[in-house]
Amino acid sequence: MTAPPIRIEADYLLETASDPRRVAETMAGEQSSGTFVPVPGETPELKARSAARVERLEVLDEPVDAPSLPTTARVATESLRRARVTLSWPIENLGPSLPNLLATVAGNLFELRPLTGLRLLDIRLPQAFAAAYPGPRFGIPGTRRLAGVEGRPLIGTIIKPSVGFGPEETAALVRTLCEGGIDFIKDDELQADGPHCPFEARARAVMRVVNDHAERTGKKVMVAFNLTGEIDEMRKRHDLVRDLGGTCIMASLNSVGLVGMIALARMTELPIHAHRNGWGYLTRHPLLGWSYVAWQKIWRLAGADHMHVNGLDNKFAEDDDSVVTSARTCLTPLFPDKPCLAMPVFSSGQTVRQAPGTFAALGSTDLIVTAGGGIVAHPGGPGEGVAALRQAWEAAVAGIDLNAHARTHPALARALEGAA
Ligand SMILES: O=C(O)[C@H](O)COP(=O)(O)O
Ligand SMILES: [Mg+2]
Repeated sequence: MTAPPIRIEADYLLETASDPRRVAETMAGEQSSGTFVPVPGETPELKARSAARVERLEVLDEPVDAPSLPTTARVATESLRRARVTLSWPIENLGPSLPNLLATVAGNLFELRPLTGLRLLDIRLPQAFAAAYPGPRFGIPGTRRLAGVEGRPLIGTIIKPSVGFGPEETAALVRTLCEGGIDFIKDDELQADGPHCPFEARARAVMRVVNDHAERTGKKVMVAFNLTGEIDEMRKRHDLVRDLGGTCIMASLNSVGLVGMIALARMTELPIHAHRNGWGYLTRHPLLGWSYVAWQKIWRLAGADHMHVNGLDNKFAEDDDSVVTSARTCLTPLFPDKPCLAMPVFSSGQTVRQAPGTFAALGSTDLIVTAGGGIVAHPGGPGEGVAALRQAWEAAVAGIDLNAHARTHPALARALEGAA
């Protein structure tokens, strides 16, 4: 990979009916030393020291029929154009600080009036950021070691129903899943510490089952307990999971926020399973918000070990190419001497059916598959659901056709017959 840049760099897709170069200059000005009017202190020396620069600008050919976003500016539709632009900032403006990076590369500029579209496509960070943050403490090798799984994906599921079970019912499902041979189980993001299923009681009940299974079989199933909450609550919950012998914690990134995630990552002794629920509001409009390529870099550097990337043929609105790009980007180094690789988590409407396509597209077994409905709704029950997903992935990795494999693997055959 190429050496990290000296300045902070960000690539955007912008849309405007004004001159794209002038708009890019406005973005650079607003996000550094300038404002809507010249101010006396913004001397040439100060600008040389602190101003953001337009490094590259490429106006795209594609016609734009209507403004993508509303604005109070008068928009001459026939002048609408899109452009790719790269801005850069001196790191001295903010230092290697992720929270302040957000204000710089993803702050007020999304609402600048001349823009009728703005999407952050990618960011590149100077080396000082690598030194300032832990990155994933466990990543792929640490996760594999704790889960005892090498050379194949981690076969996982989500407790379903997402909410409604109390601690003992949750533990009973975990027992069935352990007996079925599961590698990984996660709480749903909707289940954290409600009075119906308090975190502590759930963790104790589940870990009793997990530890008992580990003593009998030697296999400790990795359970990602959703400890999302305030920072002191997360610390307490983390310590409880660790003390109970648990091997993973989970946090909802958009709920705990960047500062919560950084605090968690600085103190964790367990891998962090990062759930991206809410991602849709940051990305779904193609001319607004973030591309995952840019967004996931921030969370990996902050310390996420597992990053959700959706899944092929998912229940959401994202297409497969975008999912595969997201998964690959988690497996692409951030810095030459600090790769910060996170394990991509395929989740959302996943069943046995997506295994061959997922493996073919990713070309790696370094992933976690979590199939909630895809395992728990198996006609033979969750235990058989685990067996079916395992068999599907065995077939996928070995290059055996799923239906051919199903002829000698009844759990897979039943999964292929039904919805799951
Ligand atoms: O938290 C998740 O990843 C989702 O709840 C996925 O659930 P599903 O596998 O049933 O779609
Ligand atoms: Mg969920």
